[in-house]
Amino acid sequence: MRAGLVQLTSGDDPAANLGETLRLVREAVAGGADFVLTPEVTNIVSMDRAHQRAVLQPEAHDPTLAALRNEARAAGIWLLIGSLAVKTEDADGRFANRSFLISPQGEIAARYDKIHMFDVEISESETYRESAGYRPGTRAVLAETPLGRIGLTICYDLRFPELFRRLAGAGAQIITVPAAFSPVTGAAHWESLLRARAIETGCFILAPAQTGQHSPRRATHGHSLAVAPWGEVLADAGTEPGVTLVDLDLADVEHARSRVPSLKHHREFEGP
Ligand SMILES: O=C(O)CNC(=O)[C@H](CS)NC(=O)CCC(=O)C(=O)O
Repeated sequence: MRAGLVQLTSGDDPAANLGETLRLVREAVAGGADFVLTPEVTNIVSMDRAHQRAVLQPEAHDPTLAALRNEARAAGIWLLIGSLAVKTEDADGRFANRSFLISPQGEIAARYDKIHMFDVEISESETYRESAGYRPGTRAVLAETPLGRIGLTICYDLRFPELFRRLAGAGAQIITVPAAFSPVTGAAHWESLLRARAIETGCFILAPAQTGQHSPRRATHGHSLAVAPWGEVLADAGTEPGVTLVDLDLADVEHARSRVPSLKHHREFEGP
């Protein structure tokens, strides 16, 4: 399997972001990818809730979702839309931060709402309160596909190893971590956490990322990463938007797990 990680600098205009996403998805397909992945909030990076409310759509009317479903069908590929910000029917007006796994027939094979909300004060000048805008999901999702069993997570979920452990225990071979990581925490933690999750789960980790300066007050870390089940970094996309191709052999999952069968050594225990 050849995966294509799409790295974007999405801005606040969903139509412009879609244009750039289509261009890079096509580049990945031209490079032979049969599984293409886009980052968290592919359709919009904006800190302005009123603007988001004005331009975002519910899933059923989202133009990015419709166009990318068509694209997956036309190209005959599997496509993870890392996430879209979509309107929900909640009375409080919060959006969902939702990943979509699209089949080569253009069908939605799986959807996953980000469970863990990034409500974090990194410094006085840099704070995030994701739960003010987004409604958290409540369910882990594992998709059975001809490419393999794929577990879906998003960004800050990366810091919750119990989610990854559950996905691996349920049979995941690949775990996706589309992201819009902050520059400060990205430099400190991104690669270490992704490699740790790969090693702990014996899964391939595919992490397509937002990168660069999205607006005067919002930047992201970039460095879309593919990590093998033994922990090696197979590809690092650096900080420019673009496509990174990587070949995966799922036999490496079994090989890593047979060398260190820690998943099989899980034990229940008493204590704090
Ligand atoms: O609000 C949006 O536009 C889309 N959502 C995000 O960008 C989210 C919430 S602000 N970012 C993260 O989860 C970064 C996590 C992170 O950086 C860490 O865990 O250190």
